Amino acid sequence: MVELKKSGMLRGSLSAEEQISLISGFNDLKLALEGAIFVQECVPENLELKLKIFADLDSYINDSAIISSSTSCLSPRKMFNGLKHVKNCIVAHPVNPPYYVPLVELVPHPKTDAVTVEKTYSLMKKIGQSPVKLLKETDGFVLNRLQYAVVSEAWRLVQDGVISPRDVDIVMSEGLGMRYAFLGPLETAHLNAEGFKSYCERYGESIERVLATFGPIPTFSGEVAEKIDQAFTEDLTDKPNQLQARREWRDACLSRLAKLKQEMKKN
Ligand SMILES: NC(=O)C1=CN([C@@H]2O[C@H](COP(=O)(O)OP(=O)(O)OC[C@H]3O[C@@H](n4cnc5c(N)ncnc54)[C@H](O)[C@@H]3O)[C@@H](O)[C@H]2O)C=CC1
Ligand SMILES: O=C(O)[C@@H](O)C(=O)[C@H](O)[C@@H](O)CO
Repeated sequence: MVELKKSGMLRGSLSAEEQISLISGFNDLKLALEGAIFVQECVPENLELKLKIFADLDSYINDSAIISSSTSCLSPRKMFNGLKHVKNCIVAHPVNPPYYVPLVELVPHPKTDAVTVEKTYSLMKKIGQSPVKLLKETDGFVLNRLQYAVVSEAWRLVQDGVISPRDVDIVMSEGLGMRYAFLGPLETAHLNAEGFKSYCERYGESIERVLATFGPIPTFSGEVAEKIDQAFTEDLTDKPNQLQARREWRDACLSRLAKLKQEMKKN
């Protein structure tokens, strides 16, 4: 709870009994679980480690508590299969940095109770997050499938010498990202024509033609990775802690965008 408060994840107010226990170490497990109704696991993306944590939680947790994993894309089936409390288990995948980006993907195990999904959904809303419900698991869930589609095409465009790493990022930040900060890709398309069906009539053939040119899955290493890394490092080398400074600038932007989005929701 304290760690979550410090991280700013608890935007909303939780009543005393709605304790969230952030489990990141075995030593406080039993204490942290007393009376806990919701446990958010946040250990590194390592299936073996998570399985150990869930096995321990499964033996301590009370029957009404929810066990939730922050995993980016590990399968709920692989993580929760065989647990006594599997019906109380769910993935609640946050987005970096979670204290400014409110999306949380709720991904059930096939045996997750509907009540578990609804309780997790309402708790996430209560603490100011924006949860979405996946109706079934898929590798990478939704955020990372969309993110990796964009990252892989950005990689290919740089690899094929079409555009520089910095300019492909400007295409997103000064182009698509301006709209995607407020509208998703489907509603953006819907508004770009006289509705989504009209968009398909107008642009469907072109979209299919362009998609047919998409290259193979890149191997994320080697000289292209080097070129991209260099592009985002070159003009910051004289700045100490340049990555952290850039993250702080990112967070300042996200904080102001979050405020603007809140204001726009009121209009
Ligand atoms: N970092 C991010 O932006 C995001 C991370 N995630 C997911 O959240 C989970 C955690 O990721 P990060 O916060 O980046 O990891 P991290 O490495 O920054 O933090 C992991 C936490 O687990 C603790 N820990 C490490 N080994 C442990 C062990 N053997 N037993 C108990 N606790 C241990 C560490 O002390 C630390 O507090 C991963 O599953 C990741 O995929 C999901 C979305 C975004
Ligand atoms: O913000 C993100 O991208 C996260 O939600 C993640 O899932 C991971 O950090 C991911 O990007 C790494 O694959």
